[in-house]
Amino acid sequence: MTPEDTPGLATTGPVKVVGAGLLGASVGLALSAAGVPVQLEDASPASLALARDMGAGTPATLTDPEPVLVVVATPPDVTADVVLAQLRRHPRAVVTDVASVKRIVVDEVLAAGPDAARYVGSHPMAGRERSGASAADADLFVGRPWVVVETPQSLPAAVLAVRALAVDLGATPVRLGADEHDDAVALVSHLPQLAASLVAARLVTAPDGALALAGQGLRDVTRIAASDPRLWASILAGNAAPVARALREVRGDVDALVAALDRAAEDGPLTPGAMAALADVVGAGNAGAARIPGKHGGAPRRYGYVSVLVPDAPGELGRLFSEVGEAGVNIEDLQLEHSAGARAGLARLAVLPTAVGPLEKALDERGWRVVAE
Ligand SMILES: NC(=O)c1ccc[n+]([C@@H]2O[C@H](COP(=O)([O-])OP(=O)(O)OC[C@H]3O[C@@H](n4cnc5c(N)ncnc54)[C@H](O)[C@@H]3O)[C@@H](O)[C@H]2O)c1
Ligand SMILES: O=C(O)C(=O)C[C@]1(C(=O)O)C=C[C@@H](O)C=C1
Repeated sequence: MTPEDTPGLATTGPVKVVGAGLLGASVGLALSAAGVPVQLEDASPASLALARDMGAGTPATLTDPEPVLVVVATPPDVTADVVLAQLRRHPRAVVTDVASVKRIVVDEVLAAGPDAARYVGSHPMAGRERSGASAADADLFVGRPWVVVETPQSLPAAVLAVRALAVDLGATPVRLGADEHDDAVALVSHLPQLAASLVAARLVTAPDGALALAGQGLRDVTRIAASDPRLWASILAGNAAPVARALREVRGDVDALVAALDRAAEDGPLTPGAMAALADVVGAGNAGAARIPGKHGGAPRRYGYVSVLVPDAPGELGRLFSEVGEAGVNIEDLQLEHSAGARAGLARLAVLPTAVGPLEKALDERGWRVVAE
């Protein structure tokens, strides 16, 4: 985002961001790029310096002008305490947090008394499997839902300020209660994280020969297995009951699946009932996945993708990058897939959706082998 892209933000600032990691620095980058002054604070001096160097804002000082809005982007287990400290330190500021769980934070803040009127909880449904400011992105929130959790005490002006922040960063505010939010994310965020972690954990002792066969399916299912264990322990423990409920339901499905597989293993694959039980599980997955917005015909996804075969030779990847540049296309993100023993790798380039067609044509003309997505 640049100031020209974002005329007339409703958020005027100064905005203070406490916790200058992935989320905090992404907020800081987007606001700073739009000309809003951002004050940064972090318990770790190194994380603070990194966020500053990335352009997410300037470290807060005692002589700073009072912030109009404080965004707390610390791990969930410390979030309520940090919110309360910021409410006390800035007696006129609206304070929000972006923690992935809401009930535990809201309850602790409400218990603190009248200051809670200036607090509104929130949770941008945007992130990634890497932590820290070095993974931050000013466009992280563009096109994403941003849950806004007002409490019975929240001032209307405070709710408006948090909704405005979400809109200013390109997100869509979604009003939910704390419990509704926690139940929903148990299913759409916390369960997927555990599924990825559980599948990836099976690979720890897998033979090298098996791992060499890994294809895109395994990579798709395990991307978020790279997430930060400390952060996720705090998220999962903070939403324990809804996550346990969701996992129990999965356990029921897994038990039925194992029973069908045991029957097929003992009595042969065509034993009565086994085939239907297995197909039902995959079919139910088809039906569930088809309901994910953006995946199968819902809202547009953020980037389009162009996959290109890259010969396994020195300089080839560099040549690809410079020819993409010559075609006038910016690479927004990149995945490289390389199978052991293969003489070519697959580069999956994330680009703006409008650039996909022209880039495929330009690369094709230059002799690259473009692979259908
Ligand atoms: N990672 C995601 O995909 C994602 C997405 C949406 C929301 N969230 C939520 O955003 C929050 C931040 O997550 P993140 O991914 O940016 O984590 P992160 O580890 O990248 O950043 C957290 C930062 O908070 C700092 N910090 C920790 N305790 C502090 C304290 N007491 N005072 C000041 N600073 C402190 C850390 O030093 C670190 O720099 C979490 O509550 C998380 O649940 C994360
Ligand atoms: O895309 C990812 O890497 C994420 O996991 C982001 C994700 C999610 O589950 O959607 C993870 C946790 C957050 O609280 C919000 C967003």
